[in-house]
Amino acid sequence: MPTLALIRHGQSQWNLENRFTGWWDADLTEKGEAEAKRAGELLKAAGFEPRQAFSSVQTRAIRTLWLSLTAMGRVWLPVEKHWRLNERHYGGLTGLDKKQTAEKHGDEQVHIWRRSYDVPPPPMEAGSEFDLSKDPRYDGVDVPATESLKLTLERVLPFWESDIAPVLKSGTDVVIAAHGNSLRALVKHLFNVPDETITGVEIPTGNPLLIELDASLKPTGARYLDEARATELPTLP
Ligand SMILES: O=C(O)[C@H](O)COP(=O)(O)O
Repeated sequence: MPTLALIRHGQSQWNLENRFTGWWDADLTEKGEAEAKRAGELLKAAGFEPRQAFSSVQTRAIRTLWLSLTAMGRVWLPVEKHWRLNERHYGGLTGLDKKQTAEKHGDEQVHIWRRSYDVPPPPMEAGSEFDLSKDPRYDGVDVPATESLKLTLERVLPFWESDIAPVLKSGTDVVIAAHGNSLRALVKHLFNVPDETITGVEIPTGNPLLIELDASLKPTGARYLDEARATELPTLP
């Protein structure tokens, strides 16, 4: 039966600065690089031997994957990068300080923007310095102006179905390096988490989540490899 490892990228510069990041291409900090390396060491120690890797097209996830694979001695793995694994687009909040935004709009509103299932943050304004629609990596992509977790799941799923699920169904173990919210979306789908409770699911940076799947890709077991930094997992479906 296949095993899937999900790795949220290590700490980014904007995680450190507590800024809404989304599609902005913040790089890893030194701490983030160390987390990524440690993720690979933990996966190796767990005896995990993936044959295929996936990441978003964002630098922090790509470098997390690379540093983890280096630690695992598996930089030779085939890697597929796709924008559909990108972080949820944070719209008009991109670049803002999370604490200052809570002081301005209230904790409750900011919690809704950050954790509700279907309320997107306000859209990014045209001409914003954080607009990435002209970035060459998004040629031919309709870059969103904002995304809720629901919209994120709706664009992650087609890629899961077309490119990742068939690999797992062939019995191949897979590692995915992506982001807090694109991975929350995937966890919601895999564990069949109700809309109301996905708000409570948090994915720590650089802590590999190892998920055992059955032949129909239903999780039969799941654990974080760094137990000291584990968060609560949804119940098995
Ligand atoms: O995009 C971001 O700012 C972070 O990667 C995730 O942010 P969140 O914790 O507000 O979902």
